[in-house]
Amino acid sequence: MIDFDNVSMRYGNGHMALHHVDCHIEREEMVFLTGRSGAGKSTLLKLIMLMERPSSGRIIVDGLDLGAMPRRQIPFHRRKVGVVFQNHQLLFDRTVFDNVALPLIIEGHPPREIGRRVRAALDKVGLLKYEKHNPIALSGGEQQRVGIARAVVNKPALLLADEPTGNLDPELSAEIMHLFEEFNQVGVTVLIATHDIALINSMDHKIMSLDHGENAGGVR
Ligand SMILES: Nc1ncnc2c1ncn2[C@@H]1O[C@H](COP(=O)(O)OP(=O)(O)OP(=O)(O)O)[C@@H](O)[C@H]1O
Repeated sequence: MIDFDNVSMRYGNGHMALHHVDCHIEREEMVFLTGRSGAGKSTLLKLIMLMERPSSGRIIVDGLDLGAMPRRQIPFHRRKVGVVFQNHQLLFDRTVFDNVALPLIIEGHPPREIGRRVRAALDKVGLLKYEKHNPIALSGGEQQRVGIARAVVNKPALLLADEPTGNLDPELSAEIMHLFEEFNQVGVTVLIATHDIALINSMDHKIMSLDHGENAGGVR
């Protein structure tokens, strides 16, 4: 599903964030991406989303060479990729329903279908009863679940998460990780960047490590 072949990434200020990185993630696999702060985890995720372009090397996602992708194809590529952020980036002046509906509204789906799909996603993360609430009234763990519902509402083949449990206590973090496992079990490829070594060691998934922008040992 994801192949990085000798990928390097230099930001505009000259900083080399990734050096000759290789990465291979199979379809329907769940993988943790780990490494210290600044190791290049977010950069790797941004390259998959085409928020950044590599300085060199080749990236294939879902059979498509991102380097050869014309600009007009980028929105279609991004629809295949659901993204969960640490701070979940919810809109606090909209309801939970409206937050989750956003990707479907942008894609122009009819209102009835939006209602059906948003409620299915909220049901999956256990938050259907909060659809009319404002997310500000929810706990941190519940807000993160709204972020996950929004990431999966258009049924992406690939789910990326950047420190999704960074602000949560260990119990809530484990719950969120199990939720990702449930999506993985129904065929979604999942890649999660996290510092939380204790949590990922307690789960049985492949681990990819970066160290100062390079592939590091300890891959499981
Ligand atoms: N837009 C940018 N411009 C310049 N340098 C950047 C930019 N984004 C990240 N960097 C640098 O690239 C390196 C890798 O950053 P990145 O955010 O990918 O690491 P990370 O492993 O995700 O870190 P964290 O765990 O703290 O989020 C860091 O040294 C960072 O300062």
